[in-house]
Amino acid sequence: MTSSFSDLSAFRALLADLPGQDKLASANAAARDGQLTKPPGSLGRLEELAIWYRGWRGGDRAEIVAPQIIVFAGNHGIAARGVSAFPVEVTAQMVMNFQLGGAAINQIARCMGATLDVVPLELDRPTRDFTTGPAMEEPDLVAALRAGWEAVSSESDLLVVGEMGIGNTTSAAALACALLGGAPSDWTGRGTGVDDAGLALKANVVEAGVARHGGAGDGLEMLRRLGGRELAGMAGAIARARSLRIPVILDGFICCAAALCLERTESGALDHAVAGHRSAENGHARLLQALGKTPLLALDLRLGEASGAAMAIALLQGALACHVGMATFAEAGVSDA
Ligand SMILES: O=C(O)c1ccc[n+]([C@@H]2O[C@H](COP(=O)([O-])O)[C@@H](O)[C@H]2O)c1
Ligand SMILES: Cc1cc2nc[nH]c2cc1C
Repeated sequence: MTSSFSDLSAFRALLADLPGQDKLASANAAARDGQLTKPPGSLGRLEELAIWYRGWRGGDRAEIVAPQIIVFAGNHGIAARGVSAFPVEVTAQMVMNFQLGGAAINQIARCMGATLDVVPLELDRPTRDFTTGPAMEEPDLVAALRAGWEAVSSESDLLVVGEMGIGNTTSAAALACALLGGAPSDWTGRGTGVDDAGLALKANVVEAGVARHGGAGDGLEMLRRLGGRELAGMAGAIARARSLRIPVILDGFICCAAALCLERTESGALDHAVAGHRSAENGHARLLQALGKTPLLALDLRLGEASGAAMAIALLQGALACHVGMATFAEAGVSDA
């Protein structure tokens, strides 16, 4: 269950054999929730979150004391087409900034008491421009999935994944369009801030990519053809978390596009994941709807680097603190309804 994989068929086999919820833990959590000193349902989604978390962790594990954030970085051949407001060098420069503690995610991680790992994936070797061929060959995809799989600590009790990669909103839009249908413009947004001409160019690039690769295979095959290393890293980490029964908070548009590739390969592969936030990027709300996930936060963030998901760590911690720490009606001598 926890061993790694050396080819794509072995990864597919792992996806087909992911563990489900601990039904007893979930039932015990629901029973406890019903006895706590509050009108039934009055903690709203916090109640669902606590029950969901306990179901995935299993046993009586009900605390978040070791949250792990992983930011994967990759470069995209498609960036040379002028689809981003920033130059490709920024990916490596931001990796350095993460390592020196100067990015937004460093500050949020510290506030949340989370560890932060930064995983640059062959930044000097961008993926291929997907309008001219598949973004990755199979060994590249497998290596990036493995990097994600191996980055997850078995000691973690919550995983947040995010990314950094100039050009990756174009890749994410192409994946969403290829896997979910609709018009390229439904999925194309301004990313780091392209103008109207840039937005039109992006939609054309997405259209060309989908025309070339759409319908050629399942979610993993689309990830290979239209994705990128940091998207594959996130997908590998999300799958590994499931194998370790570690619940996951998904970040913005790119993270959710990577997650979609898993879901479209193996239905239910994201049942251990919640959506941390709804990004301002065009297409994210639609993508969340397709995944059946209601975001915990909607703060108009469009930064990526796991920032929105990391902000949502506090919500899960709060939900579990109530679930564990509150007195029952019987303990507190409060009259039940
Ligand atoms: O998370 C999001 O929804 C999100 C939305 C817009 C931009 N980003 C970040 O911006 C970068 C991609 O934007 P772009 O314009 O280069 O495609 C990449 O590093 C992402 O982390 C992230
Ligand atoms: C500066 C900058 C920081 C980022 N963090 C995540 N994506 C980013 C994109 C840019 C351009």
